[in-house]
Amino acid sequence: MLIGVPKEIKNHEYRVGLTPAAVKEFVSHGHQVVVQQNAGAAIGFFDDQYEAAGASISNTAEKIFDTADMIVKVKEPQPNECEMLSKGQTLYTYLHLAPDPVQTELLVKSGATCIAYETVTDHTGGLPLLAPMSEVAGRMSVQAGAHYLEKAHGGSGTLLGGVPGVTPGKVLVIGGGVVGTNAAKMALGMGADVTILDRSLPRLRYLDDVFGGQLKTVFSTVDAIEHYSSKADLVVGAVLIPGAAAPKLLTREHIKNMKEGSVLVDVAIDQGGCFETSKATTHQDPVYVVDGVVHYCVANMPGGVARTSTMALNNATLPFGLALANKGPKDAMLADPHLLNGLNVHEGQVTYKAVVDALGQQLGLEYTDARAALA
Ligand SMILES: NC(=O)C1=CN([C@@H]2O[C@H](COP(=O)(O)OP(=O)(O)OC[C@H]3O[C@@H](n4cnc5c(N)ncnc54)[C@H](O)[C@@H]3O)[C@@H](O)[C@H]2O)C=CC1
Ligand SMILES: CC(=O)C(=O)O
Ligand SMILES: [Mg+2]
Repeated sequence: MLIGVPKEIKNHEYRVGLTPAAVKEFVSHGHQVVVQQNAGAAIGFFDDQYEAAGASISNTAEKIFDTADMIVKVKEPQPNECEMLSKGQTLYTYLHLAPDPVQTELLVKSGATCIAYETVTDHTGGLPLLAPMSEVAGRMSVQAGAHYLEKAHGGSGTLLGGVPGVTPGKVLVIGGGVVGTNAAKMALGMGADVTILDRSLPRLRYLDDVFGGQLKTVFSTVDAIEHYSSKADLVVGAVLIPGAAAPKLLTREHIKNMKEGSVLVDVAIDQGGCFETSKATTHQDPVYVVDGVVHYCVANMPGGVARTSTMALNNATLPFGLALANKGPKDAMLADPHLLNGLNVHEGQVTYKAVVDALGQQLGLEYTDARAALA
């Protein structure tokens, strides 16, 4: 199979779909790989390293989209990329379709087979291709929050760790999954006073076992969100209902009741965000203020530490990518229900239920079972 790796074009997105080491794996399995010129150069993966790994270099994205059987990317395709996809071609990348009618419509129209990293599952019920970027974004969320709490960056002038004689800042993490756990780890490491909310009791038990008395765990209710957000210096939004638009848990009213200069980091923004006032921002222009509260809503946070993120992402995507290339996409998905869960769109049919629940009415889409769509 010919695998194509275009350069990412989203704002300040320096990650790349395949590292040179990953290219070497595909080539050693008998595949050909074409990488766009300078696709990884910004993070130290240079064209000569790709060539040494066995790839050829193409100077335009168009040539890659024209010829490749499978496109491997990081971020959701931008409109001009969607327009270059065609029937018979496989797209393997993050998609986040539920909050994105424009992309959904374009992918349906393209006829391509579109596999979303974020909905591939594993035998524990986890999301193995989302997890590494959630680890990164969770850790970054506290770093970003601490930065914007500084007075010169618009915050209240609160140091999360406090100092001897002054109480630490209060961090509220909503959602105790991978993002939330990593955010809690960093915030506790800084010495902050951390509370985590989740509506899954098994998850709260796990967090209590791992962190002990250092971390306060609270069952997630409207009342708990109202109470803890009004006291918080930093709130991290980290909820997920896989594949679905994020629930708006923190309302405008809650935000009005927050302290002046407190900071919200909505990591769930790639699924539409879990705060009522969230709108996606970029690394170039990451924050805005509503009711005196700083909002950080960067939809591709791991792109900010693109070298670490690219290596972490490739560790997770490579085994499934090799299965797709070695068996062919259809047989690979039919052989592995977890990979099949990644299929969101196939030849104009939407095969992921939560996407149809979010957008079906608006776009006139119907749900088709993934196995039936491939048959
Ligand atoms: N902005 C960015 O750059 C990035 C965003 N993300 C996003 O972060 C979000 C979280 O991802 P993960 O931590 O990997 O998901 P996860 O599935 O590991 O955790 C989500 C948690 O939210 C909890 N939850 C669901 N509804 C809730 C409610 N009403 N109240 C409290 N908790 C609730 C679930 O029980 C679960 O523990 C996703 O939307 C993901 O796409 C991930 C990586 C990068
Ligand atoms: C998960 C995601 O959207 C990202 O890593 O950018
Ligand atoms: Mg206020």
